[in-house]
Amino acid sequence: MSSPRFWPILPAAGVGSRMQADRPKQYLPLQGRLLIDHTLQVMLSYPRFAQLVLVLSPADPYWPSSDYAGDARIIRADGGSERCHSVLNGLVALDGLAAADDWVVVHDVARPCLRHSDLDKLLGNLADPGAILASPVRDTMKRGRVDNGQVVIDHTVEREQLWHALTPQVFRFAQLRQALQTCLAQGLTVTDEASALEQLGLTPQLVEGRADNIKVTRPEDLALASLFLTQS
Ligand SMILES: Nc1ccn([C@@H]2O[C@H](COP(=O)(O)OP(=O)(O)OP(=O)(O)O)[C@@H](O)[C@H]2O)c(=O)n1
Ligand SMILES: C[C@](O)(CO)[C@H](O)COP(=O)(O)O
Repeated sequence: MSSPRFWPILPAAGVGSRMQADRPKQYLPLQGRLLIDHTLQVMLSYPRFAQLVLVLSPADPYWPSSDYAGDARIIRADGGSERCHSVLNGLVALDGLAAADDWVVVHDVARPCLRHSDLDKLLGNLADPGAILASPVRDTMKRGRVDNGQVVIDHTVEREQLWHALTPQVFRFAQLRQALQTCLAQGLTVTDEASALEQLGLTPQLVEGRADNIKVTRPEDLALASLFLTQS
């Protein structure tokens, strides 16, 4: 009985609206390379990953400028309207390649600062139903609400066991596909893969990862990512 394989899926079909740039953020320059190429380098240089699925917008005109445009290890899939649709399309692209109990490793291409040490932590002690990298909240957290057109504090959220969900998020190929399809059929456009498993009443493991595994989302995040990439 061969051990389950790992299949990375990289959602990279977003438009990056919050970045307010002239192109999708995954194609912005970062430390002399495209942001997307930093993430591809991290994933393709990890010894346990032989191939990966890259989910790109069908209308993406920038991909040919990537250093990895011709890389045979990359399986292409088309993005969808929301991140969850893109991830599902990435799963469908693995039909005939991935076994039901293989692990899919979903990682945002917008997170270029992922370290192999965190991949080792996440994949080293995997157990069903799967696991996600996460970072404990450091600040006091407030729930806001709008009152007379102003955002005010509704209440303070208990910080104990409050985590930032990061990526990669790792689940069995067949179970994640089924869970996502069920959510979408119910009109639930989940914002991460773990949410789809939670809808089934399952409790994926939280594996503490580095807080510098940031998702480049807003303009100020690019300088942060650049700093983090220079650190050993
Ligand atoms: N329809 C979508 C939307 C997002 N993503 C990807 O999912 C990751 C996380 O999404 P996010 O940070 O929200 O990226 P965008 O959707 O591009 O950003 P915004 O919400 O600011 O437009 C990114 O790598 C993005 O490319 C995707 O593959 N398909
Ligand atoms: C998957 C994720 O990065 C976990 O925090 C996050 O949910 C992505 O959300 P986005 O709105 O698509 O950036």
